[in-house]
Amino acid sequence: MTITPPRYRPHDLPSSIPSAPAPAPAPAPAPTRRAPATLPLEGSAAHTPFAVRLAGLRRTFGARSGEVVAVDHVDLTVEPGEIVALLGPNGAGKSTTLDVVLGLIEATAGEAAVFGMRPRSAVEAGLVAGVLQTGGLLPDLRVGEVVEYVAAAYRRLPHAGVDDVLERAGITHLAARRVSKCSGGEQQRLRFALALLPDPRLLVLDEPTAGMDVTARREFWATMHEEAERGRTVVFATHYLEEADSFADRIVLVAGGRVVADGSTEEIRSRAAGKVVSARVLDPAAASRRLTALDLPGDVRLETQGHRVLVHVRDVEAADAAAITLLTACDGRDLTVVPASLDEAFVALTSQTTSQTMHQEIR
Ligand SMILES: Nc1ncnc2c1ncn2[C@@H]1O[C@H](COP(=O)(O)OP(=O)(O)OP(=O)(O)O)[C@@H](O)[C@H]1O
Repeated sequence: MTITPPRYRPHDLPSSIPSAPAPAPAPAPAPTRRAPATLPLEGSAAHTPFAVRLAGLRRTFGARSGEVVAVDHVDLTVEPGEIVALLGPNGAGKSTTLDVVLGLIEATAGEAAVFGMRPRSAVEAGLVAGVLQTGGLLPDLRVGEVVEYVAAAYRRLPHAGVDDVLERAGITHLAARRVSKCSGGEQQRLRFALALLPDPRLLVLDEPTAGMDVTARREFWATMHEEAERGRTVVFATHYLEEADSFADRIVLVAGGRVVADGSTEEIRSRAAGKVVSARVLDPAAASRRLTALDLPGDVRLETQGHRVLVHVRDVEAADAAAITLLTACDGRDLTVVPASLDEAFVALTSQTTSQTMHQEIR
């Protein structure tokens, strides 16, 4: 297929294609760390700086009512090869953080580096590329044409082939379809194909599966798994606990512009220190009254499910006391003590910070 020269400049493309480097002036000589066409699978970490390093990152936006603090003193490092989920409620500062990493906006204060470089330089060197939530995709063009046009912008840098990225994004069969006729999930895969063009070592995904149904979401993550297995570092933002839990090595929980927890899924659960103590009882109402009368320490929530009484606690002593009371004073059977679900940990860890710091305004 002949590549028709672009009639527009790639950097005029909308924000859905943030990774396309400006064609002129000629990019600075490729840094020695530039990833080859095939990613090194191991052995490079010792010589490579952090994939992402944010130190005291702060980003504010002007607003009529004052200044909105979107990101408030975030410290975060991501090692090469890690898969990290930024998980948090609406307005937590996830997109703003990723926009800084992609060099789309500057930090108000603090530092941001990608593979030891300024984010914009890392993007121009093809080390990092992103898939954003929204942004136009030249609806009148066909899928294959969009990829060819953007590929033309990378002619001065090593880059993946058009057919290759179409295949890896699972849209080879859509190459001749107009973008406007593609579903939301298919357009998201096209954005993903564009992000693969520079063969980036770091992929930044901002809620990449928003609007996809369950099947499309599952297929998308299967594709991402393959990319991660090739050694790519992946940082993604999501609202979905399940997505963070099943795909990421590490979860960074953010709320109110701050990191409120950072660790593996298990660590996040234990940070919330929650437990659910439950037992089957003959008289759930009487058992609930007894448990309430104990005045257990810390946050406590009682729940009944038929003859089963569940006591959600944060405090270890409260868990012990609830278990003893259920067994001895309530004639409980089939006692279980399990860690709180990830959902409960998420709510516990984000709600307090959210109410305290979200939408902080500087008067
Ligand atoms: N350009 C802007 N101007 C003013 N305020 C902004 C701007 N961009 C973001 N904000 C505010 O900064 C805060 C963080 O927004 P951000 O989009 O980073 O959060 P988020 O965690 O990505 O949210 P969501 O999950 O809803 O996408 C929000 O209060 C938002 O309203």
